[in-house]
Amino acid sequence: MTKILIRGAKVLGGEPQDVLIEGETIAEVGTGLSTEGAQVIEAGGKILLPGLVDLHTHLREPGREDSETVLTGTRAAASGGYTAVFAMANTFPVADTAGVVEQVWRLGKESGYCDVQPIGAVTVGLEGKQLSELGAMHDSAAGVTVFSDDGKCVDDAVIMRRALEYVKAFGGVIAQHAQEPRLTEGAQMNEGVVSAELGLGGWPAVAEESVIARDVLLAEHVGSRVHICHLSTAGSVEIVRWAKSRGIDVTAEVTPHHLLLTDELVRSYNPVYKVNPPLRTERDVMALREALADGTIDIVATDHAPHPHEDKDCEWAAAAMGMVGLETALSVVQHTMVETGLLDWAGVAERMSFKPARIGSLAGHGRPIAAGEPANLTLVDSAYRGLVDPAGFASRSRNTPYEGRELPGRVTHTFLRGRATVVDGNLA
Ligand SMILES: NC(=O)N[C@@H](CC(=O)O)C(=O)O
Repeated sequence: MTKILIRGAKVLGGEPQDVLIEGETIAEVGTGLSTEGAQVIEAGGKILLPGLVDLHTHLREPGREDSETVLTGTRAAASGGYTAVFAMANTFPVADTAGVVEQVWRLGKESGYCDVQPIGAVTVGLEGKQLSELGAMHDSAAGVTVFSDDGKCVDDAVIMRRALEYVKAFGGVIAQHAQEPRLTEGAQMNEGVVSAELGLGGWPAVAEESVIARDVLLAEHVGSRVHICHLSTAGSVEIVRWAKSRGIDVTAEVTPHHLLLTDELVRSYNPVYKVNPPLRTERDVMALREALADGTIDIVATDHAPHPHEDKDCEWAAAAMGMVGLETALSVVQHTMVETGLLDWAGVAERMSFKPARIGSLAGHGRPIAAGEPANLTLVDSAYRGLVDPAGFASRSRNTPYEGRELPGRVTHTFLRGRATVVDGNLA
């Protein structure tokens, strides 16, 4: 059996410890562990985290393999320190049947770089008219528990209510992309001072907030569980805080880009900053950081949304929405949350591994770094400083908003069930 000794890493940012991996499992955690027969990784000063889990990734396969495939997306995920990703359903065909989710699940198994858990569409074709076969997707080999029409909002309150009721039977969750469609017709960016000055169609905060308010009330009414995708406004934070204080079973995510970037960047008219939901204001960014720190927002999810350059390299109004994020997420979180003193590394582990695995009912991931647990691990050199260079990305797409920006931290090793998928910062 292969033995690997990770020596002297700060486990969850705490005291230096040795972690011995035997085969697929963590065999021992302690100090001064024997190196006999083990390959030794000197990890002094580095941070050891549980393998990251992304609840919101667009892998694009089937149908848009020009922007990403399950293989390239999972390679990007491993590079970013992830050992599991949830693949969004807005593919072509849409992942709204057992057949499609099983296809994605099988491709994930073959990729070997990280585990892929398909998300099923809530409605047929993401059209919001008719529930898809939620039960059949759950009962399939893919074992779907998270359902989302992400990219589109489940706008019809009756459909949303039925979906929430339906998934209760097997402990599933509906992940809502909160965007009131009528209020965002023709919207190009956040509605505010900048949109007024640029003359671009505004996307009001209330379009997100009104849907979240409705859905937490629906979840309460039917006694079910709702997850809110990519919170982007201070008002959304207030509604989720209120819902949680009432005991409503709601969880929420924030993306790295909404923790850092604002709508001021749109003044450049560079479509790399065009994203759904849109970049908001400094006030929103600060409210999102605070909410992630105090637990109102449960997790960080990347919303990794790869697009080929022809869909981004055009005028603002014609450009696709979305940013890649898997390979920069941890660095942005270090920059915005750890280096600001808002979170320690244990807090990062909670929000980027433990909790997303729990929300998605994903076994074998988001587990403590302890003997007997699966060896899904990420080793981070937090002292590293470097400029983001998309040319080095494993993703098939390059639409990052951070090109040329200095960000801290680098994943040096990722282990998926004891197998190194990243070694010394390079894919194995
Ligand atoms: N987040 C994005 O800006 N884009 C997403 C879907 C979406 O939410 O619009 C995509 O699939 O490209």
